[in-house]
Amino acid sequence: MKLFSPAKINLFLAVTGRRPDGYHSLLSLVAPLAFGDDLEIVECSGESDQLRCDQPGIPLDGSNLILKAANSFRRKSGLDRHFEFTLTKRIPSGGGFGGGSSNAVCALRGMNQLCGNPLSADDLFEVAEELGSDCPLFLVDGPVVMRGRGEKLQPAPELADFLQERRVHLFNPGFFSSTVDLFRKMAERGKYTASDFAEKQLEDLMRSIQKGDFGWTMRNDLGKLLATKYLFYDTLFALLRKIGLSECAVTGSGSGAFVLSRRESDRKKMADLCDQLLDGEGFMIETRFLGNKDRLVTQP
Ligand SMILES: C[C@@](CO)(OP(=O)(O)O)[C@H](O)COP(=O)(O)OP(=O)(O)OC[C@H]1O[C@@H](n2ccc(N)nc2=O)[C@H](O)[C@@H]1O
Ligand SMILES: Nc1ncnc2c1ncn2[C@@H]1O[C@H](COP(=O)(O)OP(=O)(O)O)[C@@H](O)[C@H]1O
Repeated sequence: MKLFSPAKINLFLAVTGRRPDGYHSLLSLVAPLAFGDDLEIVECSGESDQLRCDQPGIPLDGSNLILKAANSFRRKSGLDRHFEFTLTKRIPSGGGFGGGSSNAVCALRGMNQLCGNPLSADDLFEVAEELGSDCPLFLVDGPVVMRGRGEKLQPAPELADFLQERRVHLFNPGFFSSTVDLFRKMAERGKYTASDFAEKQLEDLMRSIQKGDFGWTMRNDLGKLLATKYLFYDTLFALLRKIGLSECAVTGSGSGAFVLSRRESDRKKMADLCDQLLDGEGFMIETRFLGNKDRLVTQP
């Protein structure tokens, strides 16, 4: 079975506090993209799972979220089945594009389908929640508001058609940003966005998206923190605004950033900026939001 494993971007991300379990409570609007990895899954007769990946640097041991998903699948379903996974990696690792989480959910859904769906939608959700804060959102396949540490989901299908009108440009600055380190820094600083204020801002953003205009309300608290370490972001966003592109932000805990635009002609301007600022270290990817008609299973 061949599956598409989409990347995501956080169009809004407020960190509203620290929970007793050490995780942070978030309010985020997340949307999957038509850009992503491919994952091929074949059931095998051996006693262990196999994982291959075309990209060096991606772990192939038990720390890979695909292999963690396979263990969780066996535990939850009670089935003793094993699989061969072939991952074609395009999503930059540590970019805030949710690559590992997306791969894990993709693997989970694929194994479930190959075995005749022993896990219900609720089971899949429970397993995804255990695998990582960013995993459950990949079970939605469209824009979604995320609360809690990422497990409280409110699908936002009313935004899908409006988002489809936007071109999405992803900036990969070419360095790894650690989610754990950034949240640790956040906790040390101890300053959070008031939850009521964040809810109101997100409401405004969602209303603006449905009016076709939303740049001014974009927010990412983790991105702001990252920008205190890497001056590159403030320069990038200031230059983008200067050429009329204000719908831009860091995604998740970085290092990736994105710009939304309407015109084909914007692409060249962004590519020039990317070359100028990243000096050949990173690259830009042009894509769009995942639409309702996009197929996640590319080949049964
Ligand atoms: C920041 C976000 C925003 O979408 O995206 P990425 O930048 O990773 O793509 C996510 O919350 C990342 O989710 P994910 O990468 O699955 O995080 P997890 O594996 O669950 O947690 C990694 C570590 O990050 C911290 N963490 C994560 C999520 C959260 N709500 N609060 C936290 O404090 C914890 O220290 C945890 O040990
Ligand atoms: N299938 C996977 N693909 C990419 N990274 C993975 C995978 N499984 C585990 N990882 C680990 O996850 C971390 C990066 O996570 P990733 O999902 O790519 O970025 P982010 O959390 O920034 O969205 C790295 O430490 C990497 O070693």
